[in-house]
Amino acid sequence: MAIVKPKPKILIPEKVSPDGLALLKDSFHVDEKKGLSADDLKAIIGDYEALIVRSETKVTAELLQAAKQLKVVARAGVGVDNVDVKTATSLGIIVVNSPSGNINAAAEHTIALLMAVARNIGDANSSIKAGKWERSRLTGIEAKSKTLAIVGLGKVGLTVARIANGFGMRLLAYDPYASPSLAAAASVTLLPTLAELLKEADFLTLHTPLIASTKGMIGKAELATMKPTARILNVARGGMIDEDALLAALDAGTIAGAGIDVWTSEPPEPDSSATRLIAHPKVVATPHLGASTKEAQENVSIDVCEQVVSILSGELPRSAVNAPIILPEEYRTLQPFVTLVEKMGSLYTQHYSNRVNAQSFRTTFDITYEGALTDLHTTKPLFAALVKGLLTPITSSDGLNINIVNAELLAKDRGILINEHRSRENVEDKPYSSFITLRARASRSTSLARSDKAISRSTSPSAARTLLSPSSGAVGGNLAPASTKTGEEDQVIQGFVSGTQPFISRLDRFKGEFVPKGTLLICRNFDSCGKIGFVGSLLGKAGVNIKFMNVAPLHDDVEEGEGAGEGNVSGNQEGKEALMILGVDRPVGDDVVGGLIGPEGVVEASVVTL
Ligand SMILES: NC(=O)C1=CN([C@@H]2O[C@H](COP(=O)(O)OP(=O)(O)OC[C@H]3O[C@@H](n4cnc5c(N)ncnc54)[C@H](O)[C@@H]3O)[C@@H](O)[C@H]2O)C=CC1
Ligand SMILES: O=C(O)C(=O)COP(=O)(O)O
Repeated sequence: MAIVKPKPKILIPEKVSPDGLALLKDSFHVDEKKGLSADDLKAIIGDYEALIVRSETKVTAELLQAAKQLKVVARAGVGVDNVDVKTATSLGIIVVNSPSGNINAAAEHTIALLMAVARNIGDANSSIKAGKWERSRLTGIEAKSKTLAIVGLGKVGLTVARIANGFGMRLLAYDPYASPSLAAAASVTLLPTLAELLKEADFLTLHTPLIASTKGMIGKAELATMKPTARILNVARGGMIDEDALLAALDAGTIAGAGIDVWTSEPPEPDSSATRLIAHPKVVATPHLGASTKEAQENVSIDVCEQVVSILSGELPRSAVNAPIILPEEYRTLQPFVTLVEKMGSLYTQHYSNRVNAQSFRTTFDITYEGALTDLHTTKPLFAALVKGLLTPITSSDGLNINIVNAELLAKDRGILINEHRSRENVEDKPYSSFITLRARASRSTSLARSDKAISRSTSPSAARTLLSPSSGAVGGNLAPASTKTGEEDQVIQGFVSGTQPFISRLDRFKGEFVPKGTLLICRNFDSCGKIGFVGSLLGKAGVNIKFMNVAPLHDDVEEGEGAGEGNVSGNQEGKEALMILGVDRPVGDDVVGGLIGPEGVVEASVVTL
C-alpha cells in the first residue's frame, strides 16, 4: 500500500484575507487559529512549515527556535519589525513580505487623518453623538496652501505627496537618501535637515521605517521648534515620536493636534502616555488601521501566499527579506565577491552619509570589475549585492529584501543609476587578480552618463575599455578622482578578495588595506605627532576598546593637497593627510565622535558597522 505523505502545514494566527489563502488550500493543510498566546503559539509551532502573520504576532527568537520544521515566515504587509529576522536567517528560515501591497492604503489613511485633524472630525463626532451642537468651537483649517512636511520620501511618503499635491498643499520633505528626480516629479522640495523641515511644517507626517536613526526622532526638543499651529501625523511606526513629549506639547498648546495610527506598544498599555494621547481631544487616534482596507489585504495576502507556495515548492520567492540573493551553485564561486560588494555598498552609504552630512549620498554609480572578474558569466549577483549594501542601512524592509530578481527594479524605483564595467587593465601591478572599484559620481559628472536607461551593463571588455579611456576621465581603472566644475570629487571605494576574505584597499583618496567587518571608526587627519594618542585616549575615556588600527596614506594617484581643504577645521595642515581606520568593540556615540574633531584631533570622522 502506497504511503500518503501528509500535506505540509501552514499556521495563520491573525486575520489574513482569504484571497491568498485559497491558493494554499489544495496542496497544504492550512490552520487559521486566532487569539493564541505567545505560549500557545510556541507549543504548536513545531508542527508547521510556514507561518503567515501581520503586525500583531511577535515572531521572537524563542518562537523561531521552537519551530523545528519552519521554512518560511510570511509577513502579510511591509514592516518586519515584529519578526526577529536575524534569528530566522541564522536558522535558515526565509522571511518574505509584501513590500508594496498596502502602500496606497497607508497613504490614504494618512490623508484621512490629515483631514480629520484639520477639521476636528474626531471631536465633532463625539460632540454631536453626545447630543451637542457645537459649531464655532469646532471650526477647522483648510489643507490648501498649507505646508505638508514629509519625513521619509519612500513609497508611502511619495504616495501621500502625490495626493496632497491635489489639495494644493506646499510639499517639503526630509529624506537624505531620496532621489531628487523622484521628489521633483512629485512636486516635493527636499530640505537638507530635519530641523529646517520642522519649522516650516503646518502638517508633519512620518513615513520612515523604525530604525536606529528614526527611533525617537520627534522628541521634546524637535517639538519645541515647530509652529504652535502645527499638526502631526504618524502612520509609520510607534516609537518614532516621543509619546510623553507629544502629550505635553498638546497640553501646553505648543502643538495644535495629532493624527496617530501606530503606538509604541500595541495595543497601548493601560495608563500609558499612549492611552492618554488616545483620550486627548486634540488627537484623532486609530488602532493601526493604515493597511486595513479590503484591497490592501487582498494584495498582501495574495502576494505572500504565492511566495509561501514558491518556497514550500523549493523555488525562490520574489520578496525575500533574508534569503541568499543568489542560487547555491553561483554562490560558491561568487560568495566572497558578493560579500565584498555588499560591504562596499554599505560602507559607501554609512561613511559618506555620516561623514560630512547626509546629503552626500549620491545616486549615480559606476562599478568596475577588473582582472579575472571580467570572465564572469554573470555579474547579476554582484549588482544585487551592491544595491542591497547601498540600501540596507537606510531601510527596514525592502533594503534587506533585495535579490537577483528584484535588485534592478528596486534601484530604478529609487532613482539609483548603476553602470557596470569590466576592465582587464590595471591589474598587472597589483597583488591580487581581481579588483572591484565603486565610484559615486559627483553631481556635475552625471552628464557623463553613458546610458539613458536607469541600469546600464557594459559586459563586453572592449566596450568597457572605450568607457575607461583616459579621456572619459571618470570611471573604472582610472582611479584619479574626477573633479567637476563645482570642485566636487567622485567618491571612490576599491576592494579585493584574498582567499575568501574581502578587503577594502582604497577609501576616498586614501589607500590602505582593512577588513570590512564589525564597527569601524574612520577618521581623516593631518599626519602629525599625537593624533593617534588623542583619538585613543578619547575612546578610552568613553570605554571603547580599539581592536585594531590601520593608517591609510594618500593614494599614489592623488596629488598632494588635492581636496585637502575640505572640512579642515584647523586650517593648520602640518603633515600629509591620512585616514585612520580603527576597529572598535562597540558603537561610538555622536558626542564622542564630535569630540574627536578639532585642531588637536581629526578633520572628520564617521562610524560604520559592517
Ligand atoms: N500603519 C500601517 O498600517 C502601515 C505602516 N507602514 C509603515 O510605513 C513606513 C514606510 O514604508 P515605505 O514607504 O514602504 O518604506 P520605504 O522603505 O519605501 O521608505 C522609507 C523612506 O525612509 C527614508 N529614510 C530612512 N531613514 C531615514 C531618516 N533617518 N530620515 C529620513 N528619511 C529616512 C528612506 O530613504 C526611504 O525613502 C514603514 O515603517 C512601514 O512599516 C507601511 C504600511 C502600512
Ligand atoms: O505593513 C505594515 O508595515 C503595517 O504596518 C500593516 O500592519 P498590519 O498588517 O495591518 O498589522
